[in-house]
Amino acid sequence: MKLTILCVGKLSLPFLKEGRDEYRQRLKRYLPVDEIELKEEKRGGKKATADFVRNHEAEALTARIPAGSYVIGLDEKGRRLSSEKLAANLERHMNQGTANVCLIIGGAYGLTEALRQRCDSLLSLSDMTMTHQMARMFLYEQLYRAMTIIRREPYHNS
Ligand SMILES: C[S@@+](CC[C@H](N)C(=O)[O-])C[C@H]1O[C@@H](n2cnc3c(N)ncnc32)[C@H](O)[C@@H]1O
Repeated sequence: MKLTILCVGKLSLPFLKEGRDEYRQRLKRYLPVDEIELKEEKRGGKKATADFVRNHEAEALTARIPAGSYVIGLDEKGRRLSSEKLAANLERHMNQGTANVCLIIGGAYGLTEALRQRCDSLLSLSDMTMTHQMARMFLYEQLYRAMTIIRREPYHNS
């Protein structure tokens, strides 16, 4: 199985980029990881309301979902899972032969309702709102943690 992290915007904050790089490298020891970063829609022009930006980014994200993926949208109103449950879900996909799990992180204005509907499930990392850059780093750490749980390695000490 492969993972695709599909997201909007670059990691501009060095401490988050460093964290992402660290956990992405660790995660890649277990399975292939592809990261697709789309350009952030600018809010400069008259037409560029929050809805305009959200809709454009959602269309661009939807177009880049790899065919045949199981799609998980990252959304603060999504389902809260323990790390063990996330690991169990990923393990089930690995055992079922799912070719790709695509995890989508929205831009500054989040996902549209249409994109939420397109997702097979919605995952919340917390009830609190994070920046998309923070959500990306936290997601990588949780995916890495999930792999160590699946392999019964000592990183997840519980
Ligand atoms: C700044 S947030 C968008 C907030 C926006 N008001 C909304 O309603 O989604 C940018 C992106 O980061 C991710 N994100 C932020 N906080 C999250 C959380 N607690 N759980 C899961 N994803 C989160 C989501 O993918 C979200 O689309």
